[in-house]
Amino acid sequence: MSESMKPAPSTSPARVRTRHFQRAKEQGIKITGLTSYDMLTATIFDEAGIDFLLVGDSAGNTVLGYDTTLPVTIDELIPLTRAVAGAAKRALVVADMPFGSYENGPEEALKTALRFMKETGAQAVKLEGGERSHDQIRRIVSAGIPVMGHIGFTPQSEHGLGGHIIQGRGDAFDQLMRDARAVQDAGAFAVVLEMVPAEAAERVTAELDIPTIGVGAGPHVSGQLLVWTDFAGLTTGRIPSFVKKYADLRGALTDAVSTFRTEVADGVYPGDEYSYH
Ligand SMILES: Nc1nc(=O)c2c([nH]1)NC[C@@H]1CN(c3ccc(C(=O)N[C@@H](CCC(=O)O)C(=O)O)cc3)CN21
Ligand SMILES: CC(C)C(=O)C(=O)O
Ligand SMILES: [Mg+2]
Repeated sequence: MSESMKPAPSTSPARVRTRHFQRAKEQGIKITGLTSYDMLTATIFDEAGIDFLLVGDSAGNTVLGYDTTLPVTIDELIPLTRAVAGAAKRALVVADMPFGSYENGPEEALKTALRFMKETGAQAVKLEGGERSHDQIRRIVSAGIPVMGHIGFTPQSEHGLGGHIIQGRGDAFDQLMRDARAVQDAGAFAVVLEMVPAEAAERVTAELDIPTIGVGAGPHVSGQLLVWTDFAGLTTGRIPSFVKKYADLRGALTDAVSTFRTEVADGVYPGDEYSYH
């Protein structure tokens, strides 16, 4: 097809890129993201039109069974990220850099980002921290790798923060804004705001040029992100109060499993139609 015959740029690109994040904010089109840790969910979310898939270190909680994200390693995330990046045709895939893989400085951060880019097929990386991560973000961006920032509640520093505590409230708003500006100044293409008051997230979104992605940050942000096992009702135990459960996959699977178990016990499965002759 010749250049002149190509269709006009549509609002829904064939492949989401970082410039579409910027355009979405400018045009007031909301960005959607979900975490994904495997090929099957990646295909479902991608085909449903989710704009970006984050292979989060929340895999520590949702896949690997840890209590926190702190033990998660690069080597654990690489195969999951490769599975998601291999499956996503349209969505932009973001690799979450785990605790201990970038805090040591810009060179360590770049080394980690390069591993994710070379070994997984992800199109961007994410790391936690505002002012404290400015130099790391700048170094990675300078190598041509898009970075998504992450400020507000940063789970990798939950012990330093003293628990799952809302950030940017009252006097802490100034620090949140400084962190947001630092992430933008360092060259990030977007920033996640986790567990901040809706009013604070609205002010940060208005102040920044780059889009903000809320996780428990109210509606006045450029896009929304949720941990997929939470939004689909698969996670055990307590889920954060900002999560809306859009399905009951745990209930559906539990019903399926118990029917299977009963049918096997009763000799109902496999009947003739599920047997070879
Ligand atoms: N499954 C899952 N969902 C997440 O959203 C998530 C993870 N894992 N792992 C990494 C971080 C940790 N996050 C969390 C974890 C717990 C709360 C939480 O319990 N929040 C309470 C308020 C504070 C408290 O009582 O501890 C809430 O009711 O929202 C919030 C965010 C967000 N991320
Ligand atoms: C909760 C999001 C922002 C995250 O970092 C993750 O899933 O690891
Ligand atoms: Mg994370």
